[in-house]
Amino acid sequence: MSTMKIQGGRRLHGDVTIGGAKNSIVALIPAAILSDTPVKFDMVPDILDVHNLMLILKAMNVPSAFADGVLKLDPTKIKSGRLPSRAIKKLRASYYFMGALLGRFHRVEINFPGGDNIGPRPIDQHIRAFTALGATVREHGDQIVIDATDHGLLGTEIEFEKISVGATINAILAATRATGTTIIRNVAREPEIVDIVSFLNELGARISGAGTNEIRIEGVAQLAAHQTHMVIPDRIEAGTYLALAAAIGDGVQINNVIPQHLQAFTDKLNEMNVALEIGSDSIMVHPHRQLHGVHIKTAPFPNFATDWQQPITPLLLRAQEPSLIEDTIYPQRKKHVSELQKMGAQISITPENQIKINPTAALHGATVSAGEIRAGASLVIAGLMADGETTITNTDNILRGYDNLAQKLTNLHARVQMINDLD
Ligand SMILES: CC(=O)N[C@H]1[C@@H](OP(=O)(O)OP(=O)(O)OC[C@H]2O[C@@H](n3ccc(=O)[nH]c3=O)[C@H](O)[C@@H]2O)O[C@H](CO)[C@@H](O)[C@@H]1O
Ligand SMILES: C=C(OP(=O)(O)O)C(=O)O
Repeated sequence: MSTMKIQGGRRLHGDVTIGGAKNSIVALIPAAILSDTPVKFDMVPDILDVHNLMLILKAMNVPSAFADGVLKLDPTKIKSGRLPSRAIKKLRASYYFMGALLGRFHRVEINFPGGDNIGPRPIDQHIRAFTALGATVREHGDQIVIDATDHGLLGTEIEFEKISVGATINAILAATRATGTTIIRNVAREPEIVDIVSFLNELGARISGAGTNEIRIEGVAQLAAHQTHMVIPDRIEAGTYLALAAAIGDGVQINNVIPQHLQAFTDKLNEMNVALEIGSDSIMVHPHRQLHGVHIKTAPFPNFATDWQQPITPLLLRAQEPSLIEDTIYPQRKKHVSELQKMGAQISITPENQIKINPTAALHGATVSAGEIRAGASLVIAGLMADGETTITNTDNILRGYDNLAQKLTNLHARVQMINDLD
């Protein structure tokens, strides 16, 4: 586990370029094993989730190489076999190998995934989709066996009871090479889902409706890559730097963004009175003005993402009035609250289970722990705002999804240092 040390209280300025989206690439890599040819991705973020997925690929006899944002992988000699449980447990998205291996081999035996500790994260909707496509699902302790070897996967109609990013993608992965047509209703509409579907269609899949609440998949027998797929920019990383820039920036330009993907976030910043200049693929954040408190309610795309609620929290401390956050996706996602309190933040949880953020004149450095990725991002911003030194432990949780974090902050003239502890 690594540790980050931050000397706070310095105003930041300059440019930052956003990397490829974590929540796209972590699904694109498993999706790539559906291809009968080698696959190449560009704009791949250098994050721990990618490195752990590469370890899982290796165990399947899928060699991969990653340099300068380009990831190449070759699934032509893929073997189904035992997957490394340690790597599987390091990230949530290892569950996409369920849909992908089921699509490729009609059978998968895998551990339950890991990922952020943000409250209960059931996978009943994923299982519902696999079962509807004709698989049987059995659980043995921490192992799940999904099997459709008797009759293969057959196109069907699925209606999710709950909107789920992961279940939508897993259903698509399983149905892409199934026999016949699958229609999936009440699906998630996140931009990362559109990215996965674009990639699969580039391979020859026949999927329509991504970005709406109904997806239609005509199963195909084979898939082959003919071009490099560019990963979309990470809207959550972009939101994190927007919040940081609004809180302590003296003019920060954020490059490589799709402003449409950020609209729920920039709408909130506008409501707060943050001065933004939104270009076609960049956003300039002008220096700090008097900010207003806001009420934020997280919900599926196109609404305010749950993954943004913790990164925006330190900025809300700067507002003149109290703010409230209600997370309808992960109501227990509050690992940052106790840590921010250690830094002097006037933040609490209301009896209605909302997070109340009161105006806080100053934060001070402290030793705090990154309980999960976005709680950690929130602490990085708070540490940069605080007077004195902040030590953030467990920063591997942050590095799961933030590309070149220390370098990007240093380029903005922050004083940060990553210390790699030997575990
Ligand atoms: C790798 C990845 O893309 N992770 C993202 C994905 O996680 P993930 O795909 O795990 O999240 P979901 O969209 O599935 O979860 C949304 C809600 O549905 C519930 N649920 C989900 C599946 C299921 O079978 N049953 C069920 O009840 C969850 O507990 C949660 O309350 O979307 C979340 C919500 O935008 C983000 O916070 C994560 O960053
Ligand atoms: C919750 C998140 O990630 P994961 O689903 O990969 O745990 C996140 O990216 O905020």
